[in-house]
Parts: sequence; C-alpha cells; structure tokens
Amino acid sequence: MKKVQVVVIGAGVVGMSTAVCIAEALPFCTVTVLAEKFSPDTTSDVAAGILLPKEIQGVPLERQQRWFKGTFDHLLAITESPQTSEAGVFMSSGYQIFKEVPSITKPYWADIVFGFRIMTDREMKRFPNYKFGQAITTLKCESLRYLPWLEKRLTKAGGQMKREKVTDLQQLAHSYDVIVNCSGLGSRSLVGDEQVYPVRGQILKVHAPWLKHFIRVIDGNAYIYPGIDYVTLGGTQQVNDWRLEVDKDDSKGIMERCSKLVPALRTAQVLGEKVGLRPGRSNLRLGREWLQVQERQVPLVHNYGHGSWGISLSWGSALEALDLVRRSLHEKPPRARL
Ligand SMILES: Cc1cc2nc3c(=O)[nH]c(=O)nc-3n(C[C@H](O)[C@H](O)[C@H](O)COP(=O)(O)OP(=O)(O)OC[C@H]3O[C@@H](n4cnc5c(N)ncnc54)[C@H](O)[C@@H]3O)c2cc1C
Ligand SMILES: O=C([O-])CC(=O)C(=O)O
Repeated sequence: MKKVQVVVIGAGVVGMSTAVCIAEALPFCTVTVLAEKFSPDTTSDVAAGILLPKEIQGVPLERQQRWFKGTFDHLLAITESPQTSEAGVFMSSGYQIFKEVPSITKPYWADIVFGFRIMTDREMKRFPNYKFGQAITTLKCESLRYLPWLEKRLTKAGGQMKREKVTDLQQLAHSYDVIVNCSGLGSRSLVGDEQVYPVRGQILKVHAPWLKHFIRVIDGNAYIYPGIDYVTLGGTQQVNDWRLEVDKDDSKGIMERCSKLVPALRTAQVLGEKVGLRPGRSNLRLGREWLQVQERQVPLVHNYGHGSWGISLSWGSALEALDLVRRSLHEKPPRARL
C-alpha cells in the first residue's frame, strides 16, 4: 500500500519532536523533515533547556498543562532509561526568585514538577534583594545532545531529513499529502504571520563544575543553569532585535548580573557566547487549516511561536500536532463535504 507522505518543516526542538511523534505513532506515514538549519545551528541549540515555562496569556491553562505535562513525562521517562546521558536530559533543582511577591504564587505547573514549594525565610536570606522565592526540582533538556538523539530516533522510525529552505507551500503540496509547519520564527515569511517576531537572547557558557543548583531571577534577566558540560548564564530578552552576532556589552551585563547572585562566577572561565532568536508570538499557533492546491485540499498543521518555552512545551505540543495530523487523514476537507 502506498504510504502517506508527511512533510515537517523545521528541525528545531518543535519540528524534530513533532516528526518523531508522527513517525512512531503512524507507521503508514513516511515523514520527511525539511529544514534550512539542523542541530547545532538552530535557536533550540542555544536554549538552556530548563523546563520552567511562564503562563501564556490567552491559552486555557488546561491546554498549557497538557503541553507541559506531555513534555515533562516524556523527558522524565528518558531520565529513567540508559539513554539519559546521550539524550542530554536530567533532573535539575534550584530556585526561582522574585523582587516582589507575585500575584500568583503557585504556577500552573507546580503539581507537575517535583517538590515545588515556597522558599523558607532562611533560604531567602541568601538573596537579600529578593522578597519571594520558589524551590523546584524539574528537568533540563540540552538540545545539543537531544536534537541529534531525536534525529537518530526519527531515522529508526523510517523518517528522513533534507536540508532545504521552503519558500512555497503550494509547490510542496504537489509532493506531500500532509504539511506540518514547525518553522518557528521562519513562519513570519513562510506563512506571512506578522504576529511572529524575534526575541533575541544571548547567553554565556562558563566552566563552573562546582555549581549544582540553578537560580532564575524573574523579571531580572538573570539565570544560572548548571548543565552537563558547562553552566549557562543568561540572559537577554531583546524584542524585534534580529542581530545574531554576540554583543560584548550584553556579555558583560550577563556576567555582572549572575555574579551578583553567585560571586564566585566572576572568575569562571568563559567557554563560549551564543545568540538565538526566540520565535515570539502572543500565543503559540497550534492548529490546522486546509491548503487549496488546484483540485485538492491539503491539510496544513501549524506548530510554532513557542517564544521562551519551546523546550518546555515541545513534546506536549507535538502530541497535539500528531492528533491534528491523524484527524486530518480521517476527516474530509470542508469543500469536499459540500
Ligand atoms: C538564549 C535562549 C535561552 C532559552 N532557554 C530556554 C529554556 O531554558 N527552556 C525553554 O523551554 N526554552 C528556552 N528557549 C526558547 C527555545 O529555544 C525556543 O522556544 C525553541 O528553540 C523554539 O523551537 P522551534 O523548533 O520552534 O524553533 P527553532 O529552533 O528556531 O527551529 C526552527 C527550524 O525551522 C527551520 N526553518 C525556518 N524557516 C524555514 C523555511 N522557510 N524552510 C525550511 N526550514 C525553515 C529552521 O532552519 C529550524 O530548523 C531559549 C531561547 C533562547 C534564545
Ligand atoms: O527564562 C529562562 O529561564 C530561560 C529561557 O527560557 C529563555 O531565556 O528564553
């Protein structure tokens, strides 16, 4: 029997997760990933990879919880397998601290991560400039390992990858039965979505193997995330800034802010500086439309605009995209129903 041809555009964490979900769940499909850039050159490769999202306005909390829990459970299972080191996924504990007490002191994911609690007064004494804090054990997923691991998993499930910049979806629809758009910031030009904008983020990678706990300052543009090979210090959130070059003043500012939290970082060796453009959008786009291609209507599933939370929501949003693909194969397109 002829296989259903599915194309996924994008090889960041969202595209690769979506491709693997489809290839593994729907063996009667052949999945092809088309992308201009693959790991280690995507935005996802720059991410610290902590699972600690903020609430997205305008999206029901149950839906966000599903995305986060889907991702958390999938990655947690990896930490319990021998693959954990190769996949770059591990548990990570630390603090999230606030200058002012937030209006919501228990985030929507509090019961999904492990050991969520409000920090004690004694713990807060370590951070005299902050009024409130949360202690959390969550997961960290390092794309520089995780993406190549997903690529292998996709190949094992019969999928394939090709380097190609897509400019014309109509053209693509001649060769594929289903199109899945996971092109992140690229959706601005690919599907003309002007709601997508870059949020530039710069980080430093430093050698500080003695550091084991993360610290994230809410609304202070500072975070310290210990990882497998280095500690990530961040960050910046520069809206509508397309510069991919490292900005030395940004690096200085990051080091300044992080070493106020952990003074010993001041002498840590800097191993690298990286910049990524987050796919900003007021809420992420996860839905389906039908593309009219001559006499045919081809399902076009969108999964992009994850902003600062692409790793945190990757697998859960991929599962919802899979569901849309599956349903598209059974449902008749709207015009055909007439
Ligand atoms: C400094 C920094 C730190 C971050 N830290 C975290 C964190 O700790 N936790 C977290 O959850 N998130 C974090 N993020 C956010 C996270 O990186 C993004 O949300 C995530 O990478 C988005 O993934 P994506 O797959 O949608 O996009 P990308 O990784 O940008 O991938 C997009 C893909 O689409 C391809 N593409 C685009 N247009 C086309 C086209 N026309 N044709 C073919 N291919 C195309 C690209 O080549 C690429 O393969 C961070 C981001 C930054 C910048
Ligand atoms: O905010 C954080 O802790 C890390 C992150 O997601 C980002 O920089 O986008």
